[in-house]
Amino acid sequence: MDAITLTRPDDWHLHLRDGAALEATVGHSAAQMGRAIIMPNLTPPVTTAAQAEAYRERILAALPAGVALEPLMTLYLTDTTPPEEIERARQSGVVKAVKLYPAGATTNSASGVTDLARCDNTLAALAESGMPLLVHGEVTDADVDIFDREAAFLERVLEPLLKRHPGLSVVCEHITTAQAADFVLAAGDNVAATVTPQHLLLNRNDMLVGGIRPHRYCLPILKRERHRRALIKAVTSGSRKFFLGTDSAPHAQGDKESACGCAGVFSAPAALELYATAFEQAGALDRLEAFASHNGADFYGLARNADTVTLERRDWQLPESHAYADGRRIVPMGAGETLGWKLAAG
Ligand SMILES: NC(=O)N[C@@H](CC(=O)O)C(=O)O
Ligand SMILES: [Zn+2]
Ligand SMILES: [Zn+2]
Repeated sequence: MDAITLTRPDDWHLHLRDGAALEATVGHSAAQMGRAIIMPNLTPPVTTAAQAEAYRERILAALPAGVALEPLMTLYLTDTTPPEEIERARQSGVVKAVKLYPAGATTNSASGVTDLARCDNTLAALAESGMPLLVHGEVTDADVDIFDREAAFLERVLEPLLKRHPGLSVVCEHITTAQAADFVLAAGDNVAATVTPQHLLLNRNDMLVGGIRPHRYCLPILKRERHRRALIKAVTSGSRKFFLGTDSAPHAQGDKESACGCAGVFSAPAALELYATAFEQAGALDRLEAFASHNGADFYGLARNADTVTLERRDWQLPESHAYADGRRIVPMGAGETLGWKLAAG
């Protein structure tokens, strides 16, 4: 097979940032994706429908000429988000989901939720609205090891949450463990998950053996090989609960190559090629289209994209870095490596 043509994919978990960083990153996603769920963890975060509408306008204004990307906006849930804001978000027509960051769990999560019990009325309104809750599923308790934080979240937070709000749709974002894959598979149709390219292609040795590789550091952190295999099994299983969400999370090169480096992998420039590599390694290229282009739209109740993209089989080398904000550079996932699939020019 020398080429595969698929329905144009969507990215159901994407960080574009703002200002100059937004201008530097949005074109990479637009070249590949039809739509993207835009993460709200700006500083300050996007907590109201009005802020989401304004951010959407900035994204559209930052798009390079000749490419399109439909931003699907999200609200950042806080301890004090009122139920009325959920209704305003739904009525806006541009907000498609609400994002839960446990306070302190990840980049720009300081304004996140400290105790979900405080959000019960708002979560009831969310369940009523039909919009999903997108969760960064890690506990932040100091006594829980960083490699165990996702599994602990499932038991301590998510299971009780779904019991309290059985009508709530939940997307477990960027899942990294066998426990999370099993949890999603066993849950009702209201629970789904996104999976990143790094968690399908890399394990924690790839980050830590033979030298520390800061560009592979993200949250939730890369796990053991058995978890990577469980994720591959889940996304190639034929289950419609798993879909593409790159979690492409740009940080300037100097902020990653630092004594206290930021979490986040910038995968947008070659996202589809990276996923294709993972699916091909698993002997499941025929399952790529459902994961990348069907399952997410179906879960969100949106039409699948009408146009297609083509991946061609040819070796090409990923750039060492790309231009980023303020004259700085950004290092993409797989920098300098050779991939065997390339998205054909649109
Ligand atoms: N994934 C990451 O490591 N970082 C993300 C935040 C997030 O998705 O948790 C970021 O905004 O940089
Ligand atoms: Zn996250
Ligand atoms: Zn993210």
